Amino acid sequence: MTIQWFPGHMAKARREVTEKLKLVDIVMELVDARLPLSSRNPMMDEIVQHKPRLVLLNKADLADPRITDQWVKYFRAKGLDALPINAIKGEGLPKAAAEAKRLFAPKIEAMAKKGIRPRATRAMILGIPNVGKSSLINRMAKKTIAKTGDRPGVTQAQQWIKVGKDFELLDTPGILWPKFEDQQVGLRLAATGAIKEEILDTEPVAIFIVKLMNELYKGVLESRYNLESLPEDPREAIEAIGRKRGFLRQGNVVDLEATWKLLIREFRGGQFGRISLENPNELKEQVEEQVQPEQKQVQEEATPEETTVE
Ligand SMILES: Nc1nc2c(ncn2[C@@H]2O[C@H](COP(=O)(O)OP(=O)(O)OP(=O)(O)O)[C@@H](O)[C@H]2O)c(=O)[nH]1
Repeated sequence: MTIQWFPGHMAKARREVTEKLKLVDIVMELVDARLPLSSRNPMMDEIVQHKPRLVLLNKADLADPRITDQWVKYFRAKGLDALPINAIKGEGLPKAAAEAKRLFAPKIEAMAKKGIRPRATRAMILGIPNVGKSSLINRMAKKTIAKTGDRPGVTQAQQWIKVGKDFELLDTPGILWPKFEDQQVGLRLAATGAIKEEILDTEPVAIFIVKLMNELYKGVLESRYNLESLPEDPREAIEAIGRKRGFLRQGNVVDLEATWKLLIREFRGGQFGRISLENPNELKEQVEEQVQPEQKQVQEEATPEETTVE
């Protein structure tokens, strides 16, 4: 699957994020709890640099809770504060705001010592497409006081959302590209919804889902589709599921396209249960690779013929 951002788009996204970063004290990095590595931007460390950062594992309601706990430990061991959240229901958000304030507290104290009046901690959300940035901002906005007015002194008018006491969130998120250089990463992102359906090649994604379920969550597809057993071969399994669901065309032929779409929709919607696609214990090597400098080159060398993900 060759899905990639245009290098020009990546540069623009990076520029926009860099501008926003100047306005905030801390970054709330949103990742998908089901695939916390593949849903991170590979250049995150380089882009954010020395700002305090809190990793929020969103959509935790869709991920395997046992594995999410391991991810939290994994990030903390790396020196990054991390918390699981559910941006739709608001679970974990008060804790996230409190944690963000805690991360910036030493700076506020230092300001107070210099005689500068303490002010609210300002944060921004940063993440790849579809990871839940808008949901998180909306949820935080709903819970609290209305937006404050434009802040004078910044070139571009920015709106801030007051969240509780002494905490403000920039009302527009920073969007960065995911990493695509690996086929498996692309499939994981596609399966979980980071890539728009319209530009998806649905067959390989559906096959990927069936293989994943057979490897990690045996028996789930069988019970979901009321089948005693499923063929080992993923294509045959898909055909059996389509037949069982009555997705048939003229001549009793299974409508494969409808079945692929069904599998993708149900997987994304959590109908197969809480599934994690990445486990920190199995992916140690990839984690190390993520911060290698050659990553930058791979991203910037993306060819313009490739499809763009907005
Ligand atoms: N189950 C579940 N779904 C979520 C959660 N957060 C967001 N979603 C869903 O994920 C999808 C994407 O959410 P958005 O908030 O639009 O994501 P975004 O990062 O702003 O997306 P872009 O605008 O494409 O950058 C929506 O269908 C949300 O309803 C969550 O915590 N749990």
